[in-house]
Amino acid sequence: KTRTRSRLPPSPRSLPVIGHMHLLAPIPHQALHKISTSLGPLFLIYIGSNPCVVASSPEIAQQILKTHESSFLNRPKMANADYLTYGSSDFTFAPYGPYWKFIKKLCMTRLLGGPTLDHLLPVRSEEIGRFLKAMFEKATKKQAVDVGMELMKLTNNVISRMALSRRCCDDEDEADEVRTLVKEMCELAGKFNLSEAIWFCKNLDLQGFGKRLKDVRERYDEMMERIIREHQGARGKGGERVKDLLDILLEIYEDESSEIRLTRENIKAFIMNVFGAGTDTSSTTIEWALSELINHPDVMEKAKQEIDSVVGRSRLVSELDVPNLPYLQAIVKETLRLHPTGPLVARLSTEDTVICGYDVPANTRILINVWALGRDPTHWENPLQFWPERFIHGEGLDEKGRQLDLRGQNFQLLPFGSGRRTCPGASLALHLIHTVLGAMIQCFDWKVDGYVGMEEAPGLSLPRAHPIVCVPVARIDPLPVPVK
Ligand code: HEM
Repeated sequence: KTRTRSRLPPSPRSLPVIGHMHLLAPIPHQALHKISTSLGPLFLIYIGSNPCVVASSPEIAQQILKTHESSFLNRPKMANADYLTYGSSDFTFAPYGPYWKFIKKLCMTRLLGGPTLDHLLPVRSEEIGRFLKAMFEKATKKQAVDVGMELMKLTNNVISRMALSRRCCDDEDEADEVRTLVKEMCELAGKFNLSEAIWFCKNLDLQGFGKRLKDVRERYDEMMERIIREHQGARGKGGERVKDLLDILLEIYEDESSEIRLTRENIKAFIMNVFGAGTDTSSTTIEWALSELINHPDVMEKAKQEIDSVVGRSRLVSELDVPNLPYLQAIVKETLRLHPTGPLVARLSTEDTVICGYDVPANTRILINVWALGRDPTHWENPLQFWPERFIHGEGLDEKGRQLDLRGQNFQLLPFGSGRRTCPGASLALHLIHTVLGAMIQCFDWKVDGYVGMEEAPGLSLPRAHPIVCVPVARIDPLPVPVK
């Protein structure tokens, strides 16, 4: 017994019943990083009665996500998310198996793959045009804007139009209903449910989630059923409408020869994933990038010069320009290194595994602290400094002199996770982040008095503690951009 115990990863002193829950406040990835500085890069905590192994170095992340990948392909069950996603009928929480493989293939080939992203490019360009136009109006009236709020509206509109052909704008009641409902659901899904952490409370609803979950899922279900019926009706009539993600899902749903028949619950849960995983993550990344640029005027100036010389001032930067803008790419990589908007990647072990000499039993929760990997001093020089040049002539280049890629090959830089369960929305997110940030740099000067605070607030997608509120000053007029 003693020998078995001694092979478990080290663990801090715990409290009865709650285990190490008290150590995770206020911001879990920061608290876990602090523990790793004394216990080392692999340690074990108990979230109530649930064991959870935390990995905080690129080498250990590689062991888990690559060397022993097949033992860590599931996600831990979270009671609230499980209820909201119709019993994990979605993509994010689906257990690794035939259904997950089917939807992953669909994602890569049809739903979030290159051809669909190309087909929906005009939708993204139009929404970026609207956003810039709104910023230009603020600039003309010398009005201050809360940049984060505006970016959030933009990404919500992009995702909502790509998924459902609806905008999430304040003046369209139903579209706003989508945004409000999904926001409410994501907040509830991310809430920590004490009943599942403390084994003897598992049948109690300690925080009163039950009624709220039932109510919000019912409202979401009604709304989605209405939107599905409308889509089915519109498809029957033919016409000019651009095919959105729901149309593609309905085609597969109706395809009798499909290798797996999608259910309506699968469709509704997938749409929920796209909103939940795809909106705040992208807008918050752009917000972090802008705040770093405001605090580093030399970097902002270099970015402007690059865009002015490659794109000029007579047209807007577009997705197609990004391969020719290496400094802009370096800024986005440096932002995601320091501010990964999915700071903790959660997995569940499905079999007993040995990682770096320590036993990780089956059914252990795993957290990869992506936030800590990006700050590892053995891989990054002056890790806390925002310095995009490291991707131009520093340790951010690979042995062939290319910028390190963000798609999970380099374990010191894992903003989208790695391996089979890596983020399927990375291409969409990167298109959006580069183009929106590029256009914001090209079209406006963003000045604040003094320094922008860089503290994080608690929340799933690394929210900023301080909003960026400033008056944009126009450099070029984005108005010629066609906006319907
Ligand atoms: C900056 C933006 C984004 C970041 C930082 C991000 C990050 C992540 C991370 C870290 C994971 C876990 C990967 C792993 O376990 O290895 C993930 C999974 C996922 N992401 Fe993203 N993501 C972003 C944007 C998006 C977008 C735009 C979408 C969809 C439109 C999306 C959909 C998903 C889904 C469905 C999963 C679950 C995949 C699975 O379980 O197999 N994400 N994302």
